[in-house]
Amino acid sequence: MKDTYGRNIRYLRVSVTDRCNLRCMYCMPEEGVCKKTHPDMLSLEEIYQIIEASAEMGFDKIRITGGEPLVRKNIEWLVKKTAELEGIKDIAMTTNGILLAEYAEKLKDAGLNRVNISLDTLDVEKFREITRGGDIERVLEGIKAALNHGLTPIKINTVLIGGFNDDEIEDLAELTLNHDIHVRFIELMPIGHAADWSKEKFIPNETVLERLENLIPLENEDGSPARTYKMPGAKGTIGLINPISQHFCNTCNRLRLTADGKLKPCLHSDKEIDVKKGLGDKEEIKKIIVDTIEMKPKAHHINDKDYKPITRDMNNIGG
Ligand SMILES: Nc1nc2c(ncn2[C@@H]2O[C@H](COP(=O)(O)OP(=O)(O)OP(=O)(O)O)[C@@H](O)[C@H]2O)c(=O)[nH]1
Ligand SMILES: C[S@@+](CC[C@H](N)C(=O)[O-])C[C@H]1O[C@@H](n2cnc3c(N)ncnc32)[C@H](O)[C@@H]1O
Ligand code: SF4
Ligand code: SF4
Repeated sequence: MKDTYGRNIRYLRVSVTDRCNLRCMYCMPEEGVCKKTHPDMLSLEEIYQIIEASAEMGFDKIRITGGEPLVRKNIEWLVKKTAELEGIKDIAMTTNGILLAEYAEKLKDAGLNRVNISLDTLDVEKFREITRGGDIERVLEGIKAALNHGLTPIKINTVLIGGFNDDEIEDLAELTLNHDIHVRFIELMPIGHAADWSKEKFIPNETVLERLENLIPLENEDGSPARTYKMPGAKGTIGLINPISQHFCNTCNRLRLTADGKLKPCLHSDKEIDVKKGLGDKEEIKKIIVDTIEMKPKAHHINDKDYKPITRDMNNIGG
């Protein structure tokens, strides 16, 4: 369905939990999330009802995200049911990779096409620092398992953090030389409790272009926010996701569903509609989806002088 600005909205990002087994400094508070009472969070069956309604409205790309989607019990059931829906062309997951070695085969069998895996550094200690305790070895095992089980193309998501990982741009980019993986540098967005920290550490992705010489521009993938390049002779690609310096709102094609049942027209807006009231009535869910699409703003306002970052943390929305 087209929105007010003529954009075709066909991509639903589904956050299946706000919990996580890591605590990335830019994403969620150290103490984690307060345990929501069960009725606040959607069951997998309820999430499926919303995905099914969206598929009937022409949504053809579904992303399962979180928090960490692999901490949600029985997540492969949702993947399987979604993959069986007519019209769904792409079903992907964004994960921190910690549990991926364990889940890759099950997810592939359930019908997941591919995974995007977050990895901000290649250094064991720096990884522990930014994730507040994570073990990078498990992520590397997860990436290998995803490759072995064909959850491809594999995209590595690296949030660029000034003074933390900008010294690793070349090393991360070189992963694409010998492996068919896609490394994407993402500009740090000011959001939730870490908004001020993120503003301080922000560096534009222009830095990547300055540091990696001879990058060859490629055609961008349909429906993805990344601008795509290749190092000469590389097997994989480099992507730049520039939500701040060169936002891609004019091609925005997505809605977000939060784990507590809110549909969001835009990542950077506090506006949301409670979809729980439509559960059990597919036509009502479709009406709520239409209302959310009609609320989509033309663009975010992060660069406005008086912009106030939204209050939800990223783990609450799914990225
Ligand atoms: N501002 C903004 N950032 C987004 C949007 N969609 C994704 N991102 C950010 O882009 C980064 C990568 O997101 P992913 O979850 O891997 O999803 P994706 O980039 O749509 O995935 P592909 O379909 O594989 O290109 C994360 O930091 C997201 O927060 C969006 O609509 N607006
Ligand atoms: C919120 S996480 C959820 C999925 C999973 N736990 C993971 O980390 O991949 C989704 C994506 O959002 C990115 N992200 C989180 N906070 C961000 C921020 N402040 N700015 C830019 N990207 C962010 C993460 O790096 C990750 O790639
Ligand atoms: S970015 Fe992903 S892995 Fe890191 S804290 Fe947020 S939800 Fe967890
Ligand atoms: S900031 Fe909002 S309008 Fe812009 S691309 Fe992201 S979700 Fe779409």
